[in-house]
Amino acid sequence: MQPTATSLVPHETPTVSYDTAGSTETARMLRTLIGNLDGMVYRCRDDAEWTMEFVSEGVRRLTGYDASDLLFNKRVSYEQITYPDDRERVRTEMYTGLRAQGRFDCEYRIVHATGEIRWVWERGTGIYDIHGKLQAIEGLIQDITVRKESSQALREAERRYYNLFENAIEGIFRTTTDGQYLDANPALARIYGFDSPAELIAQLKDIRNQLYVEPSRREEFMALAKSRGSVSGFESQVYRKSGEVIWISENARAVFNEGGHVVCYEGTVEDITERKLYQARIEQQANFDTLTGLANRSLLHDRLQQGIRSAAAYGTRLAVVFVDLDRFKFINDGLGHHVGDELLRAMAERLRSSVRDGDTVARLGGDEFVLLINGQRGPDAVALLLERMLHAIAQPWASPQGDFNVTCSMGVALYPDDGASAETLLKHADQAMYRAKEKGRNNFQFFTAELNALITERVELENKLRRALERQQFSLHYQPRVDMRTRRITGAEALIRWHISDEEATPPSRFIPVAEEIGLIVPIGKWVLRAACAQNKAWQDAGLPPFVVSVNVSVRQFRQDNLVQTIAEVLRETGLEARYLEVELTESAVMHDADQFIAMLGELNDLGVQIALDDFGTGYSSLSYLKRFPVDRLKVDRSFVQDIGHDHDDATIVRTIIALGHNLGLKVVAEGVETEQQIDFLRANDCDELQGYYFGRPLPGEEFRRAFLG
Ligand SMILES: Nc1nc2c(ncn2[C@@H]2O[C@@H]3COP(=O)(O)O[C@H]4[C@@H](O)[C@H](n5cnc6c(=O)[nH]c(N)nc65)O[C@@H]4COP(=O)(O)O[C@H]3[C@H]2O)c(=O)[nH]1
Repeated sequence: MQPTATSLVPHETPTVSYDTAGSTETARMLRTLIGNLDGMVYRCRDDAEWTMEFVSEGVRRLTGYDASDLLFNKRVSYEQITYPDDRERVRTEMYTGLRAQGRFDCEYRIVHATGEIRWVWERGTGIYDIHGKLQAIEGLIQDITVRKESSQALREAERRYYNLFENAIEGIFRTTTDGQYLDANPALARIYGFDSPAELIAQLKDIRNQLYVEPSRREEFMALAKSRGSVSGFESQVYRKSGEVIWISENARAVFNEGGHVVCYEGTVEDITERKLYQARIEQQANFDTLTGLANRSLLHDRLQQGIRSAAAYGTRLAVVFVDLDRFKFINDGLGHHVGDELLRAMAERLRSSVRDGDTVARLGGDEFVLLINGQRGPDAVALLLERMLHAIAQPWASPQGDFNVTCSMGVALYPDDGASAETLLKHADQAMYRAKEKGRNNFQFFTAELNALITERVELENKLRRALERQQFSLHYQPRVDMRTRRITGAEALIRWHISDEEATPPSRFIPVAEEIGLIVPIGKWVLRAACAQNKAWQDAGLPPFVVSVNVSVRQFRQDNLVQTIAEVLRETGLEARYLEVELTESAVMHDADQFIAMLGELNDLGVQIALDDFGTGYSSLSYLKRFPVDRLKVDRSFVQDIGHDHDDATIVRTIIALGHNLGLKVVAEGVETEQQIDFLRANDCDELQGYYFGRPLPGEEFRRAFLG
């Protein structure tokens, strides 16, 4: 390339002056200096080849060529050594510099004799003749490859980090200690709802008060960062630019200066709102009842444990209240589950609004609720609260089907008075609630020592009853039933006796209801049937005149057992003819489920078994049903017979029952006959059969045979 033909006039022409006496010494000194310089000193022509007229010893280290190779372009010219892509730029920069101030600086690449590319820095000055015409260029060229590469690496690293900063999904920040942003990346701006980092930095001037929903989080954050040096997973609620509240998690560290003072904080921010919402949903599902939003069993348990701990620590009382809606099943079954659900929601709300914030209202399922009332001073305070609740629940509830009056029964157990553990308190509150139900509903009962004694006794009874069959503690007594006119035995009622120990037998009124409740009546009833049939067959086999044996059958036996099949089986096993067995069912039980009983009684009748309605007069028989029941006998309840001599009403009832029975073609038996007077009345009113102490008390089989069958 040809040099541009220009007249380059320097602003300042360098001059060297030295005294002639020291000229030799100075020249030597200069040579030494030049020879030891890190780089190459040169003088070249302003031509297309940059023809070198002088090069210092450094030429070899710089270019890999000897001076003799380069001087006057012997082997290679400096233009050739210059990296081809940089040649034009070098020339331009040199001339620009020379034109402006007579010297230039530039950086470019050369091709080393080994073929390696090296970065060099060159500073040169133009040498001019007296007319200001550029004669030559003199200067220094140094290898700057190492510096160049490291600054390039630095730039590359900077570029990479900048990319990371710019493109990170997490927000990245640097803030001052007094809460202003120094840097923010686009992700942070996005998380906080700003259009750009610049907007965020400009608008968010006070992190403490503008960002955190709870400004004190900023102090907590700074305290942690200062004391530990860093903070991780620091979760807070913050405002976005729009005012929307989100959850963030911050990881950050304090940046200290050499004096150990915090100069700024830097860190990352993650938007964890989704995760928080999900967690909250999961927590809600795990701890709250979906229908009513009240605490569920698991949360109740936690709160109860907590309540006990706190009551123990502060010496206060904690009331555990079991609440059960009265006759909820009636509404739920009668009006449908949808209405039942609405009712539960409404009652849950009434309960919730009757207690304070610190108290707990939980739903255990169905219509069972539990309240935990903290810090009560004693039973009186609890009683006042429960009075209010009874009142609140009893308010009419309006549903599309009309207004309902719902009531509830509640049982209370107090910590520490009635129990120290969650289980005991819940159990005792439940037992007290049952007591409230027994007492006629719509009331509350406190757990008491007497209740505890009753319950303990009942539990013991249950346990013994469960073992009574296998221990063969049951026996049957028989009471005769006689014909009014002939006074001859027409039947015998089998009555169960339980001998827990050698003492007197436990009366059936004490254990039959328990056996019914816990389902034991089914196996016990089967045993009675079998024993009574076997006994009757044995008497017949012994040649005694045949008669009917009556067995009491509980409704639970009908519901839980296939009774007709059981009876058929027992008759087959014992060989007793069906007509010598009579089943006694109480009037109230049959009428309660009349439709269901019609079919079942029909089957029994088909089997040939006789049927008696026991305790007649105490229930409310529907005449239309009575007509359809295939019943053989009505047994007038003992309570009416007792007073027929002096109670006019009872006498009328007995007369009416006898007339009713006869009208329906049934036999009527009077129970509990004890006096001649009663017999006279019953005879006068045409009663068919009699049973009672007057004729004989219930006796064990053998004694019965001796006393009545001869
Ligand atoms: N004061 C008085 N009482 C009299 C007189 N005559 C009979 N009694 C009693 O009246 C009860 C008659 O039985 P129930 O009404 O079926 O009433 C029975 C019956 O409902 C039930 N029960 C007895 N045995 C069984 C059984 O094997 N299965 C079932 N499910 N219940 C039974 O227990 C109830 C009570 O039975 P018990 O205590 O044996 O009482 C018997 C009998 O001893 C009398 O002149 N005066």
